[in-house]
Amino acid sequence: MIFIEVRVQKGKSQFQYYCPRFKLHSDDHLEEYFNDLEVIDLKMAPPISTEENTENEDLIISSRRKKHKSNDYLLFNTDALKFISVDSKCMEKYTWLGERLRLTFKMMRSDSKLIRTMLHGHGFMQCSSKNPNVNVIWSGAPMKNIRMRDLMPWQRLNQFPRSTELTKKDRLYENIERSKSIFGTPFDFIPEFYVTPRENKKMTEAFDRLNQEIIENGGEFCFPGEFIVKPTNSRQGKGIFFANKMEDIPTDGPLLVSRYLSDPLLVNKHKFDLRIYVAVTSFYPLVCYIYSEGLARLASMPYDSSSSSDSNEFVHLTNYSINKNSDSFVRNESMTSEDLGHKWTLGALLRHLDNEGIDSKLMMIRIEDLIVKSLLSIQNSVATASKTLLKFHGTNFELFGFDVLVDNELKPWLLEVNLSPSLACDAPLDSLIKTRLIADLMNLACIPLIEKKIIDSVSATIKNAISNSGEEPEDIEYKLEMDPKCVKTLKRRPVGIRRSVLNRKIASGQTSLITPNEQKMDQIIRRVNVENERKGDFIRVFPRISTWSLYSAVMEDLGYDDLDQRLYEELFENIEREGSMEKKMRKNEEENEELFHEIMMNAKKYPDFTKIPQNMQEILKPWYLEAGEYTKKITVEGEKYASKLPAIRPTARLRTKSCAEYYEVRRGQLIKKKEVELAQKMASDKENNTN
Ligand SMILES: Nc1ncnc2c1ncn2[C@@H]1O[C@H](COP(=O)(O)OP(=O)(O)OP(=O)(O)O)[C@@H](O)[C@H]1O
Repeated sequence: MIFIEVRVQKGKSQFQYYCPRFKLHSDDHLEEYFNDLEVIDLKMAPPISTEENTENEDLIISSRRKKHKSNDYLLFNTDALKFISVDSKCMEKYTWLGERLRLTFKMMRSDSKLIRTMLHGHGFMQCSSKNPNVNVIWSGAPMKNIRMRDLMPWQRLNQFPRSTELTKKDRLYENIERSKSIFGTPFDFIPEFYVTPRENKKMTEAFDRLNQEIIENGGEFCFPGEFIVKPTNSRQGKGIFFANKMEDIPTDGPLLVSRYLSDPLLVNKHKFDLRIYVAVTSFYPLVCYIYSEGLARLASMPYDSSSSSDSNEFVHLTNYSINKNSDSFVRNESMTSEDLGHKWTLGALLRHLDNEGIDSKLMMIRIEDLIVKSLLSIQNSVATASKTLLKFHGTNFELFGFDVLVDNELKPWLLEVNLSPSLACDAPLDSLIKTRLIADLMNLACIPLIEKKIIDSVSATIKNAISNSGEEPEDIEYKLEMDPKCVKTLKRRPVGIRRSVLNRKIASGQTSLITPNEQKMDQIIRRVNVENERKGDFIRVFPRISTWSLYSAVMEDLGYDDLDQRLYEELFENIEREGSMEKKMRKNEEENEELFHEIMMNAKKYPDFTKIPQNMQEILKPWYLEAGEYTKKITVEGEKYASKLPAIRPTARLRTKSCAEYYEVRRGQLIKKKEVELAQKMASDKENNTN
């Protein structure tokens, strides 16, 4: 039992509440309990014995308490960042729970200030990258599969095994091409491409054919080139060039050579591309979300497909990292304008298109479609790897940055998918969008509230139970689940769990770690429902109403469990049955599904919603209405926004002992390395001198 003394303010008067039997739950930014009252101070207090008080406070707490299923997980809030740089009492209401439960995180090959600030702002401590018992692992580069094997049910990692199938340019294109060869035109949303050196022969033939066609038609090569060439592993526009002939391209690669889309949609005569943020919380069944806020990146010079000059890159490439070097680049330094300079918000761009008479909501539905299909194209690979590597459902989540180019006929094309998209906050709009994005992402990740000492104690027992189960990791796979009772105990009682009892139960097999599939399905459904309550500005695009009827024909049969279909039925069957949708869909299922994919791919024939056949309009209406979320303004007139991330105050920056030790050792290693290098240099100088 925890006793807390709370001082709150309502209007001008301050009250002091003593809250006996106040339970530490996660949804506790305390406003949850005191609704319209502002909590100005709280501290641990001795129990109060007067009966009068006890009754009063109990009444207040219970009458105001909202029942949240998601309250076993930490709730992130961007407001926490307002106070991080000042040593204020306000800060405590965001950090106290994390600090009390001694939550920790570690960064692997990433030094994202935003992630660190957000986690520090919620009471997390950073620990050494070697520490295995950590709550959140944030990695900025592909993680080794082996590291994922040991993830415990309360740990969260921002990556799925083999998601590089999506984020390496050549693998992405090859995966989508493979799906296209199975399912046909529904996957026609990447430009024609070749990967060197594997496909040099095929590419030579394509160039020859192209040459022939151009000669026969008496035409010219398109400017700046028929093909755009990118190193498969590079980022930020590095190493990109244009090519018309095979001789222009080094054949030793690895390079991705793709058809240049020479007719892009323009905004104020400038080419642009869209950065869409996508969160995946499960690949099998697929559960994915698109953030309703995103960025539009404009080229810094007007688009001209005939001119040839040194500034080609500022005309034809839209990367911020390239265009910021152009003399014409205008930074959006404004705190309130969403469409100033060469970086706009997604909403500002869509509103601009709406004003030009373009149906931006239908365009966004097409973008959602290409995102879902890209994820489906790697579902099998990720599911197979996860089956072998991940012991528990829900430990992994991932944020992808999809780069999309829209052509003049309003058809979106996928250019690439970024692993760990840039979270740098160079402009006020970056800070505004990305802090909200990361808070909502962390909420979707559902970080359980469990005390550190329980984790330390139970981890070893669970690991033993797994290794003593006598099964190969492949066989343990999905069957390995925490017993719901065990999870419940851990989640519901973050403070004061009787570890000895739990350990004895797990070790003796009374609390089994292996559960039947029904329980696993229950767990998946529960998690999706919890995510739904915590998704903030994310829009769940799969599964959602009608997705099973429209996408099942382009989904590979994964051969076991049918989790996608079962999840869909659990979530939507009743709604479909009640509405008229089901009848409409079921009547001509195959025709509808074909028509849907044709509409998604053929923007020229179906430029706006009114051109779509009536029955399909009805089916897509809920999606269309939801797409209105993308166009909303994110800034409020007259409100002030922080222009950059706050500095983390010293106490919030505290690291765990293991982290301090780790950095100490590292520093020692670096000094030693420098000494050795210096000695080697001096030795070689001496040798040169004697020679
Ligand atoms: N096929 C294409 N047709 C037309 N323009 C393209 C094409 N491919 C890429 N571009 C342009 O080149 C830019 C860079 O391409 P891409 O995003 O694939 O490279 P990158 O170096 O990985 O960039 P980043 O990682 O910074 O997003 C795009 O933003 C787009 O403007």
